Amino acid sequence: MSIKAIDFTRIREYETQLLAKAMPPNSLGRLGSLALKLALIKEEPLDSLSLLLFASDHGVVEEGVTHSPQQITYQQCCNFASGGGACSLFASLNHATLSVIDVGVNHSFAKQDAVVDCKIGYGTKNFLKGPAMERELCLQAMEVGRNRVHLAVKEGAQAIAFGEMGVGNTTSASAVSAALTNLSVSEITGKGSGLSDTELLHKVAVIEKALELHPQRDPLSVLCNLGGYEIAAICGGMLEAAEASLPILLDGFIVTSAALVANAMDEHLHEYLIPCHQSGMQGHRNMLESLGCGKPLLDLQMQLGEGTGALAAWPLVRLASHLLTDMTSFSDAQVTDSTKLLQSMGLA
Ligand SMILES: O=C(O)c1ccc[n+]([C@@H]2O[C@H](COP(=O)([O-])O)[C@@H](O)[C@H]2O)c1
Ligand SMILES: Cc1cc2nc[nH]c2cc1C
Repeated sequence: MSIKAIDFTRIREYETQLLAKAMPPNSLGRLGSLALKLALIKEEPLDSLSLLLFASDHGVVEEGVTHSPQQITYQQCCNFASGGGACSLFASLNHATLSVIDVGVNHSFAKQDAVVDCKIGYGTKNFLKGPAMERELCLQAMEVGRNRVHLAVKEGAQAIAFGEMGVGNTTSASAVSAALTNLSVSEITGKGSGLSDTELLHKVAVIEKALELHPQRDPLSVLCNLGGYEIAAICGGMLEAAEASLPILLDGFIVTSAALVANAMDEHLHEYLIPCHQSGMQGHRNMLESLGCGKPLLDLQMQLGEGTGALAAWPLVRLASHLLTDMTSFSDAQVTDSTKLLQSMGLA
């Protein structure tokens, strides 16, 4: 199946509907533009959001590209699933469903951890020593993403957000993004969890070496060679969501790298993305520009991941999605449309 291209000619019809609402033209600014974009994707008010958080470990951590010890990945998964993380708090306050899904964490979770078991592996391989994932396993991770989206939709999700947890995954995300865009590694590599300037230079050198070692540039090879199980699952999930014409709330740096892969697999993917926030992580702006999905809604200097940027923007997305359907027009509300009146008097 492929993604249906959005029919942008319909925007006129929605613009007319928005102009008829009982308010001065364009007075809701970017919220109005968001309403039009959402209507183009799906003409329905959005009330239920499902956040699918995929977790994995990364073999490249042995190159010293992060300060965080690897066990934080599994510890945080348990914390999120038991309601303790920022993502859990934001999801619960927003009445969004959060699923914490293990696709590649280097740990065996117990049943009582409440982490969904979709394990494909115990972390990727160090991509300086070979491909991060075998092709078959990478495809399996993409399929997990697809299946979880399918399930979320069956359970009533009207919009989907993706989150991630994975110590070292900013290195994979930068590598994947550099391989798929014409952006240089240093332009899209940041300090992640607090590297020094010298350590950042080392991280850049590791990624540059990996790009030389893995010269293939087709999206599946890039994903297998340089990506991660969570990035692959998000990529598959995004393709599934867009095929089902669902709006996808785009989170930060790592999730955006998965979107770059998905968009290279199907060029219409980006039409379904709602860029929720500008991550504080160096290079995210360039990645969003390269995707061509417009200006992000928020710029709060957040760089936590976990889907928190998408969850922070969800109330705005929900508001915008109700404008065309639920707000009264000038005629319904019996309010004089001053613009039309002035036009008819030849004054505007
Ligand atoms: O989403 C972002 O913009 C973002 C930016 C920087 C870091 N993170 C989070 O930080 C973790 C990876 O950081 P690092 O430095 O170990 O590569 C991973 O769990 C991500 O969720 C997330
Ligand atoms: C503590 C911690 C929490 C996180 N949440 C997402 N990535 C993270 C990385 C660390 C290190």
